[in-house]
Amino acid sequence: MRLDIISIFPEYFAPLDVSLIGKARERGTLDVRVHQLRDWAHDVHKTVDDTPYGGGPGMVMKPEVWGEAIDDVIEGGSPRMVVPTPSGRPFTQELAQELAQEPWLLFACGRYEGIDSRVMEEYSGRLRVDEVSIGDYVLAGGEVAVLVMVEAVGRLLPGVLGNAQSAVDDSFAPGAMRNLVEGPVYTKPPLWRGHEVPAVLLSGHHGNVARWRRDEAIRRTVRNRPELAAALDPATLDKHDRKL
Ligand SMILES: N#Cc1c(-c2ccc3ccn(Cc4ccncc4)c3c2)n[nH]c1N
Repeated sequence: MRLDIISIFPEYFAPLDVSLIGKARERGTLDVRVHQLRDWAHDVHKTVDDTPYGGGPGMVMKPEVWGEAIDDVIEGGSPRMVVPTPSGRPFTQELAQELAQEPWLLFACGRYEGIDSRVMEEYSGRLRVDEVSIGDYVLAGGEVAVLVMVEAVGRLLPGVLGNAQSAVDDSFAPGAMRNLVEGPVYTKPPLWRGHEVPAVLLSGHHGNVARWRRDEAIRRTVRNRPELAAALDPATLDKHDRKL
């Protein structure tokens, strides 16, 4: 998978040189290219923003600069374009799975009050353009959101996770974990400061362990994410004696 990221703060993406994503880049599974938007601003100050039409606070990113940058980066190709914005569709595990199937993603990182909407309008005619939000809170720009999405998507690519089963057991994963969050996890020692590991996990009985884990996942979902639990099959809740 090729990932292009356009930003006025390319240094935000240094974390993509380390850990799982860094190793995937070394192996060639991921080809990440970060671009400085100001390289396409031609005035002496490398200006990328201007005052908003209609008035109001803050500044808006100029369409001309974005248009030149995107045209140069895509070179007539057709990546799927992802634009982080507080007003976007929710970024979910399902969307991460969908994006992980794409051969080429282009992330446009806005700053200030956002990117002139005509940029998304222009490229929607040529590319699949998704305006996406990572949550109901406001950031200062799109860079952190892109880091979140790149990690969520990158870990789903073949060979990136040491154990492919991890992605299957993830919270929110399609299939058995749909609308569920994961239960608690434990490791050695069996006793720590008077806290014991649940005996079932030491029993070696795989069926009982699987049942316990699912029960704990449902218990935690009901407690922490009742809106997800509401989407669970009522039979699932009954079988695990869980009430909303
Ligand atoms: N994804 C995502 C986001 C963002 C986000 C993303 C891109 C930009 C570009 C600029 N801003 C600042 C801004 C813009 C408009 N209104 C208020 C602030 C951004 C915020 N905030 N919260 C999220 N969940």
